[in-house]
Amino acid sequence: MKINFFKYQGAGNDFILIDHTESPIKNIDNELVANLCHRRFGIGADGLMFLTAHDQYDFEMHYFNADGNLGSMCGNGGRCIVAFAKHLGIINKETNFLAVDGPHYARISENGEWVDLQMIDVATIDRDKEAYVLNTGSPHYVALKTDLKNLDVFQEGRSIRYNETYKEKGINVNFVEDKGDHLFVRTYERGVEDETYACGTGVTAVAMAMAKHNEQTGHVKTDIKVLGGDIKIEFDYDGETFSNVFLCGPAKLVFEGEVD
Ligand SMILES: N[C@@H](CCC[C@H](N)C(=O)O)C(=O)O
Repeated sequence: MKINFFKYQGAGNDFILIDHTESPIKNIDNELVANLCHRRFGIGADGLMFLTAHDQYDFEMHYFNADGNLGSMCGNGGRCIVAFAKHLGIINKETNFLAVDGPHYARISENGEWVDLQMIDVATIDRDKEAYVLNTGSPHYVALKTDLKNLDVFQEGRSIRYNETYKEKGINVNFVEDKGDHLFVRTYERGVEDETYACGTGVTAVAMAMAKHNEQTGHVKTDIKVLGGDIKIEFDYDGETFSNVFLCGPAKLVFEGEVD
């Protein structure tokens, strides 16, 4: 069976995109997804998405993590599938599509390489000792650090993701350093089980946690640097709820191909 695929990346978070609108692949299972995402034996990616048709939305996004399991919301994946939908001619400058956490609005630049994606409102932030824990479509743990560039994100992230509190359901672990005019963020991702170059729901969670931490209310704009590039987050925060949340950043086609 031949599979046509497109490879996209959003700030270095990379994905395999498959158009499932016309000739859906049969017998999709976790093993097939994990094999396609494998960086030695497959195409290589942090996750894989199917774009399917929907009668009430422009399209529907189905996201799988690199380990082959169905994921929760992927923010950078959401931005990349919007760029993909434009590439396929399904949408033009704006879209309303459906993802696992509900409907999403997004707008896309003329050249199709920058996407502003609206994320879900968030009203609950918990604490785990000094860290913040919240769900921005996927579950996230946010810890403040100094000298983040020298942190062993794999070891420290993995030890939190697999501790007694989180090991059953898992969690994405974000470390943030406040650099004054921007935040520097590194993330250990559940489902990839490694550090990735960017995590969209992760940087959204970080910007929210830092607004709460710094008691910053009103319309909050945050510039974030990750290993794979720059991302911007905007939201309104009234001290309780984060609304009008936008995750903004690059979403680029890398190559397309066919695999057996
Ligand atoms: N890279 C993603 C997060 C994907 C979801 C996650 N790994 C999970 O299922 O926990 C993003 O950009 O948000």
